[in-house]
Amino acid sequence: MAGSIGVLLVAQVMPYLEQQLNTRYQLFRIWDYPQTTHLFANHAATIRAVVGGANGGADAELIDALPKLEIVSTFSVGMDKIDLEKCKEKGIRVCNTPDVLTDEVADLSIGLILAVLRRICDCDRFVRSGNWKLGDYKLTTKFSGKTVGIIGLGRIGSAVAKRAEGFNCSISYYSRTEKQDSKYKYYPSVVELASNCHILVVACPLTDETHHIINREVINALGPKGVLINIGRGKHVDELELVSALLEGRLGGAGLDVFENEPHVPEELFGLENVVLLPHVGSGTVETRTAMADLVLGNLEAHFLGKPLLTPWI
Ligand SMILES: O=CC(=O)O
Repeated sequence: MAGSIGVLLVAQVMPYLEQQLNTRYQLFRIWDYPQTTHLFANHAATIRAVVGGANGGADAELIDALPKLEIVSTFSVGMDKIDLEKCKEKGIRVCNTPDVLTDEVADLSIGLILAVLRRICDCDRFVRSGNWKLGDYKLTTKFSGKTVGIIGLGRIGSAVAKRAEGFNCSISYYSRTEKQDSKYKYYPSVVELASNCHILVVACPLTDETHHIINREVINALGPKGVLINIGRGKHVDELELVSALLEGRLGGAGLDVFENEPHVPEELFGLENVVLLPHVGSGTVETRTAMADLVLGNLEAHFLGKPLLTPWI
């Protein structure tokens, strides 16, 4: 019976997940249908699930084109590519992959902070280019003891805070509402948070409210000694403003795992030693991506067996 259930894959996922989906279901890959009208005309009646990821989900148009859609299971913690309102309206279940990637993304956030402050990537280039033979590398900036501001004190934000505490950092945060059970200092605005920290980490979900939450005012408040770390989504940051601030020296540095128009990265940043650029790999280890894949599969299996979802959002 499972083999007759149609699943539409709308984002590139790890081969293990694609193979498992292919074994268990009748799998359609959206990229095999340059004309989606053909896909919908021939298979809309079969497709009961959509599997997405950080770079592809289910917008209103796709949802409307799939009248038999029951569940969207995304291979990501972020659900910004899914029209959640529409899913609610239509009674479509939605699930993501929380918890299993929290440590990984928080670890990488600390890696980015150290890489920017201690210029790890630039030091590596210095050695490889042979420049060391001409003299020592210049002095960099200490991380331990700095003030870390976190936007969004959810699972990932809290895991970053815990790790930064291990570096004797003082932690402050911004979120829509103050967390009554948090020991960290709360600022009711992002500008206030940015004015009062050395390192600002974006760790909130991308929503209409958090789109461009890092704007010119926030960047200027962070200032020429401040560092921005983005492990959320590219659209959290007004990228044009970020690039000009970095080029003009109004911001001290940036560690970026995500960009507004991936895989395109502003080339003006390529020559800057105070910027570390990663290709959206926050959760990108074998261990974590496998655990995420198992959650996607587990949620689909539970749904089609009529059991409770493992990580239900809706
Ligand atoms: O970006 C990755 C995710 O949302 O899991």
